[in-house]
Amino acid sequence: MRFLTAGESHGPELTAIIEGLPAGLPLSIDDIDKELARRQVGYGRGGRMLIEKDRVKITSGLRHGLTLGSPLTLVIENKDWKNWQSVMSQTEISEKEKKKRKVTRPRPGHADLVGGIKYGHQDLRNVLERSSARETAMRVAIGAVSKVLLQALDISVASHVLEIGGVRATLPKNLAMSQIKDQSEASDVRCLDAVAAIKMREIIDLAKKEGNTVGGVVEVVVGDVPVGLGSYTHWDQKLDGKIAKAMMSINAFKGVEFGVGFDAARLPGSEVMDEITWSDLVGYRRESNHLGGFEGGMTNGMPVVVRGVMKPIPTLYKPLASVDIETKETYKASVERSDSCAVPAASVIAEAVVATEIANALLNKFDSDSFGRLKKELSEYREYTRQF
Ligand SMILES: Cc1cc2nc3c(=O)[nH]c(=O)nc-3n(C[C@H](O)[C@H](O)[C@H](O)COP(=O)(O)O)c2cc1C
Ligand SMILES: C=C(O[C@@H]1CC(C(=O)O)=C[C@@H](OP(=O)(O)O)[C@H]1O)C(=O)O
Repeated sequence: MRFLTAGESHGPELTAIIEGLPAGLPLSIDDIDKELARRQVGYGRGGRMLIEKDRVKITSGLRHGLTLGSPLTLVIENKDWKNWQSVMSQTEISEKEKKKRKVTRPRPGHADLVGGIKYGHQDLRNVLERSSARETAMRVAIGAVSKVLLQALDISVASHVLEIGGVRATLPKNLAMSQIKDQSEASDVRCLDAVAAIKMREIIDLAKKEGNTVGGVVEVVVGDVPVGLGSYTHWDQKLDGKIAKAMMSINAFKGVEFGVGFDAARLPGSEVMDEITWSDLVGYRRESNHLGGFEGGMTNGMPVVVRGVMKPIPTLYKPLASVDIETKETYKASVERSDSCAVPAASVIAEAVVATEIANALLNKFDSDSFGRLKKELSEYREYTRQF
């Protein structure tokens, strides 16, 4: 399975084409819309989310509720486009108008300056429109299709927020998948620790009041993953590597870790490796999951546990210094609207990109033409691994 996404933040719409989905997978627009809605809610977002009401339109690859095996095309309208039609006009506009609308002041922490230098854009809007995290709406739509596939194969995906602005959740070990799902959904910061959630909201409010922004840490957990997705045989087949890349591709993500992650540097080996046990009923298993479900770039049958750190939103109401690319004068940026924290939304996006990589690994390993055959092959393979 592969996909492309296209679309500018304030253009008419976002588009994606997914190629390589199996035929016969039951899929509905509601499956995707409910994931899009999850990405839109979350404490700390700015004015744009009040304008957008993300809904998907499927224009190819689906018939009578089943995928056809042909490319699936997804479209999400940008409601805000109507307010930007002249700014985003595809046809030539007068020099006077162009000058008036030109963005020449790069925002620190954004793609603006480097993108302008790299592509030779004197109007930095030509960079910021595509570098915007608006694109992540489509990544969630693709993740929603992937989640439908995973769910139909009894693989579940959930996510939650571990930390915002230095406030950390204190959580019991070995949380059940259903707990993560239910409790994160019930919280507008997607945090399972109700006390920390209150402090997180306070820290977001404080940052907002001070014209500042905050980042945080999100965690994705995938349960009932079969053994042996990905491969140790070649560097680019390692599934943890593919997931790390997907996580790092989310706007503002600065780091990724699996299982104990960076703590592995400080812990003795006996607290990092997961001892192997065997029983007649389940076959091989681990009593712990310090390695987050991966050995040798392959899933080992334990839940995949991956975390990503998001930097604070770069656009601040308390302006940062930058340089106008036309006049070379120093200025302090003025901001019209921005999110002050998008960590809860990022947790939903992280869930989507991880689901996409796991779905892709399954499609690489098993029959990817027909969903029925894929399901049968996976079931036989699960039995094989149990009996190994
Ligand atoms: C869901 C989400 C919403 C975001 N909202 C904003 C925003 O409102 N303002 C902003 O300056 N950056 C926002 N960002 C972050 C920028 O898109 C990102 O920092 C920028 O494109 C530069 O990319 P980099 O941080 O990956 O280097 C958001 C990111 C995500 C994931
Ligand atoms: C549109 C989305 O996020 C946007 C991501 C974003 C950025 O610079 O990344 C800036 C903001 O957009 P605007 O500049 O139009 O206010 C966010 O609202 C979205 O998540 O759907």
